Amino acid sequence: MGTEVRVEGLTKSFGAQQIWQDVTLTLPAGEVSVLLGPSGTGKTVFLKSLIGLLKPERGQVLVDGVDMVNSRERDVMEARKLFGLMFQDGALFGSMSLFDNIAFPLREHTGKKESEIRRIVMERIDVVGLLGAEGKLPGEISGGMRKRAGLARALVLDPQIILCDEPDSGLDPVRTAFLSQLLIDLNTQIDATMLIVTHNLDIAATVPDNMGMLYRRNLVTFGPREALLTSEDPVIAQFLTAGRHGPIGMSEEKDAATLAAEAANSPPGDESSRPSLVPQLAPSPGLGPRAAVARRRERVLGMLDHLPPAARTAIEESYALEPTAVLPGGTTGGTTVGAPVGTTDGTTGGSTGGTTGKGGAR
Ligand SMILES: Nc1ncnc2c1ncn2[C@@H]1O[C@H](COP(=O)(O)OP(=O)(O)OP(=O)(O)O)[C@@H](O)[C@H]1O
Repeated sequence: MGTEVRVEGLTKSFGAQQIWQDVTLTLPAGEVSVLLGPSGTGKTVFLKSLIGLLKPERGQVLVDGVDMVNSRERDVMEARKLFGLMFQDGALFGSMSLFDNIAFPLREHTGKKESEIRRIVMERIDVVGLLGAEGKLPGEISGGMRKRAGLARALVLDPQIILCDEPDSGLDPVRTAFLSQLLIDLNTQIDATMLIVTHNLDIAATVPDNMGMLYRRNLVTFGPREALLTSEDPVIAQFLTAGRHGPIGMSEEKDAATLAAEAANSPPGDESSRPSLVPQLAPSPGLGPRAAVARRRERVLGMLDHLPPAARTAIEESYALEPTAVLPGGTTGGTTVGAPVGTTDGTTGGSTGGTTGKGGAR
């Protein structure tokens, strides 16, 4: 099973520019999480901070007993081997064949024989559907194929944690749908903890177990997918409906006067364009169930009391709970127990079931 990643009070600046502050969340072991956020809110900086490539000024990132921010560089380097990284552009070496690109981490970081490297590389190439293309150069294949090659390379060291930075960028909707299925299938096959940064609302609606959003230098929310997809927080609602009406502006956040004028003059965003709470993608036939599903069910049912009513109802419906069923923690399904803590970020107070930190659902 994948490794949990616990982020506590993380704060990062570049000079006078604060990127985000006091970010606290837990990526539950073996589950898939998505991080959303307007451009420039520091999602890539966050991924780089998780693996210790960037050093936040405050906070911790705990991975298998190592603090990726504050531990000795030797320990950070060792813990980094638990990660597989897929960057936006695939980050492939242009002069190397796909085979050599994918073999690169094995040749760099292991003493494996070439025959063993070939076996592993061809297995991963098969998983991402690139058999037959292994001899091609990155410049000779499509953007979608390059992304899948990047994913295959992220997999060769058997990562327990996979970080994907905008895996869908530049892909058409059909390729994006295939990619979504591939991510779920991968999670089924290797049970790794996954964090996907994306702007794509179809991926957000169908792939993750958990979702979070960065905005205005803060983590607006992080928790079960149902919490974000049903959220009435204006920032989240605007992002999910891809509307111009709301706090998010073209370059910076809109000021109060602009917001007031807009509220007076323009209609609200079209709620019907918000991704509906469709069921999460299931693994492809023949792969069996995702191990994360049962673990997540237990975890999420244990935190129901701390979620807003809409999220709670959505979770109960998705698990088809009997109204009188007794849930972990002794609460009763189908009734709203405990008022949601209506923070401005739309998350809730308290924290249970493997999530940590402020905001409860984080
Ligand atoms: N090494 C660096 N030095 C200085 N500033 C940086 C560095 N890396 C990133 N930044 C700044 O941090 C901010 C956040 O960048 P980041 O790439 O993480 O945003 P993002 O949310 O991933 O954006 P997008 O969705 O457009 O990819 C930007 O203003 C960027 O210029």
